[in-house]
Amino acid sequence: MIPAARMQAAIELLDEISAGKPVEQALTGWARRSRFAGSGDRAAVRDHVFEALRRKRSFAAIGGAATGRGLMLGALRQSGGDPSAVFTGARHCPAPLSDAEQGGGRDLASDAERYDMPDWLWPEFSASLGDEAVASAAALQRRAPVWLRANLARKTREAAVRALADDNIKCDLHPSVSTAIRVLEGERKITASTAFRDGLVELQDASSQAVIAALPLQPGMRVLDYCAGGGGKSLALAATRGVQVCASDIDPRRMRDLPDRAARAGVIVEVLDPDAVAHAGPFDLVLVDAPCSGSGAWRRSPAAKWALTQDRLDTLTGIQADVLDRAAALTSAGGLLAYATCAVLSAENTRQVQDFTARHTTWRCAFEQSWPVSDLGDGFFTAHLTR
Ligand SMILES: C[S@@+](CC[C@H](N)C(=O)[O-])C[C@H]1O[C@@H](n2cnc3c(N)ncnc32)[C@H](O)[C@@H]1O
Repeated sequence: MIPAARMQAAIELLDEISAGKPVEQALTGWARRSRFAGSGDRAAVRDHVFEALRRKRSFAAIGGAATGRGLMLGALRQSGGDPSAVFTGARHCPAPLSDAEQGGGRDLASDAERYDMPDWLWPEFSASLGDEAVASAAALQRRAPVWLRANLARKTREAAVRALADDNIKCDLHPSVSTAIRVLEGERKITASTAFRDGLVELQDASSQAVIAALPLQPGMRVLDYCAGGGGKSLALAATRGVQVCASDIDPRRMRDLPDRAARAGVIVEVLDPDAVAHAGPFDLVLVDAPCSGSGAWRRSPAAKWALTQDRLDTLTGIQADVLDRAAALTSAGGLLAYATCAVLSAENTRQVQDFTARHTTWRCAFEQSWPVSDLGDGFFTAHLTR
């Protein structure tokens, strides 16, 4: 496909997405219908769609409309590209620009627009991140780096990097998270690589790894990953020598790949269904990787940035409080309750912890850390609660 045809495909997909189709479903449907598209075409179309979703608000203003055409036009104008070289009307390419499209578009009018945030959210986002707000919002406009976790249950981080290099995957190391490896070249080869298939590495954001690194894990500890989802954190916990890990989730289907992933990683994770977990405590450590806005990871799932509403945020903070209360009841008397979110909003983080310690006066917050959105990882928050 020529570049303009890839843009036309992105235009059609963006229109499907704005009509309500989930992003991945739209992309998969297009790939199935487009047998002529090679892997390079699919990757390029995906990149166009994701960039336009990350920067939807500013591209719509610059391009003059929030339609697929308006967003691609905004993207071209923003990057200094020549729209007339793309909107040619040639076969499979975008139709020529109308007079209204040529004369449309305007300069960005506010910080919320400049940093691609919904108006209602920008004050809360800015207040939550303070000095880091602009840098974090700008980082959310860019593509996320790909991070791997070296699975120390198999090999060292250096051995994993060498194995990746053998498959032409070029990496460097995170400066402060001792398991994290950043992929610089060859990211599309990861899942087929020997290092991945032999369990030397797992895909996991660096801040997510930092949350696990901050835990005071000791041999012999019994640990529960209470919101295990796909099990990324369960696997990281289980890679710590001598730690016994149970995983649970309100939706057990999310954990269906966990046994295979644990086998590949050479670790043991006991999967508990939601009924069993209530009787499986107490645990020395309970990790609550809570359902959240995902605002620290919006560059990976940009549609979520535009879908969040104040009502949805209120619902989420209610669920977080409920999950924390349930998890506290499963934590042993001298144990640790660790709370984490891939969110950057105070309502889900520090305020959630303050509300918890106000509801449970025997508990206190022993440790708290947050990570802004940056080239070194997603936005994350964690707090350690003890009584
Ligand atoms: C942020 S995701 C977890 C991601 C996962 N820990 C990882 O590292 O891949 C939050 C998870 O919490 C689960 N969840 C939501 N409400 C819950 C509840 N009341 N009890 C337990 N899990 C819940 C969701 O099903 C979802 O899988």
